[in-house]
Amino acid sequence: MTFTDKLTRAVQSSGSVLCAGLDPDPDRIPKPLRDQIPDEGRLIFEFCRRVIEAVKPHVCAFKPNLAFFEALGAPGWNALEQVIDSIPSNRVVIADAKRGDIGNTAGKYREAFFDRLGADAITLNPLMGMDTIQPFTHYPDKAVFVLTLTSNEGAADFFKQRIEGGSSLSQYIAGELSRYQVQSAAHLGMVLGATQTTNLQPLLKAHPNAHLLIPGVGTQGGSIPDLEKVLENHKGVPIINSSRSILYAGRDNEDWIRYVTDQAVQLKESLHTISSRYAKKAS
Ligand SMILES: O=c1ccn([C@@H]2O[C@H](COP(=O)(O)O)[C@@H](O)[C@H]2O)c(=O)[nH]1
Repeated sequence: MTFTDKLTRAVQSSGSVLCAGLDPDPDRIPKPLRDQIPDEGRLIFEFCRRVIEAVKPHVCAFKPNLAFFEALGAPGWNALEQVIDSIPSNRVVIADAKRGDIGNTAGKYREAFFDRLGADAITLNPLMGMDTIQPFTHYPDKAVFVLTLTSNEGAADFFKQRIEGGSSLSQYIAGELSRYQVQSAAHLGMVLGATQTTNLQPLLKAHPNAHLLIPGVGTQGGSIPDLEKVLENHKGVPIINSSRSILYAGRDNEDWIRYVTDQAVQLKESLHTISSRYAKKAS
C-alpha cells in the first residue's frame, strides 16, 4: 500500500485529519500516573500507550517527537520502539526527527526510522540540500515531511528570507520538492506552521499535491478557521497536529485520560470542515 493510500484510509476510518503529537515530558505527565510508575522510560511509554488507546478513534496519525524520547537515553529509545509498536497499523506514524545530513549518514537515518522503527514518515530539515533527502525517497509506502515554513518566530530568520529572484526560501523549497516528486517513489510532503496561514498560499501553489504536516494548533495558537480558508483548494491531505493541548489536558486529575479524550474529540469537531473535505476526496 502506498503512503497516500494508508493516509487516505486513516482519514476515512477516523473521519479526521487530526494528528496527536506524542511529546511525553515526565515532569508534565499526570501525577497519579507518575506516582504509580517511578521509572521514567516505563512512565513515558505507559503514558503514550494510554493516550494512543484513548484518542485513536479520533485521529488519522500519531507524531512522536524524538527529542522527548532521546532525552532519556537508552530507556527513552526503548520506550519509543514500544510506543510505535502500540500504534494501530491503520494509523500513520510520523517520526518527528527533523534530520538532515550527507547522503551516507542520511542512509543510516533511513535505516533507523523506516527499517528499524517502522515509521511511515519522517520530518527532515532540508538546509543541507536535496542529496540529504534523496536516501529516503525510494519507497512508495513512505513519506518525508520537509520543513518548509515552520510555526516558530524564528521561521523569519531563514525560511521567510528573500533569495535571488525575489521568492522566499520557503517558496524555493516547496518548488524543489514538487520538481523532485516526479522522480521520487516516496511522497515528498511539507511541514507548514499553522501560525503562518497568511504566508501559505504561494507554498501550496508551488507544491499543489503535497500532503502537509501542520503543527501549531492548540498551545501555539494557530487558527483553524484561517487554515480552513487557505486549504480550501489544496489537493494533498493536511495532517493537523496538536501535542501539548491533548497530552496535558487532564493536568494532575485522577481521570486525566477523560480530559485527553475530550480534547481530541473537541479538536476533531473543530476540524470537521477540513476533515470531511478530505475524507470525501479519498472515497
Ligand atoms: O514548525 C514546526 C515543526 C514542528 N513542530 C513540532 O510540533 C509539535 C507541536 O507541539 P504543540 O504542543 O502542539 O505546540 C512539537 O513536537 C514541535 O516540536 C512545531 O511545533 N513547529
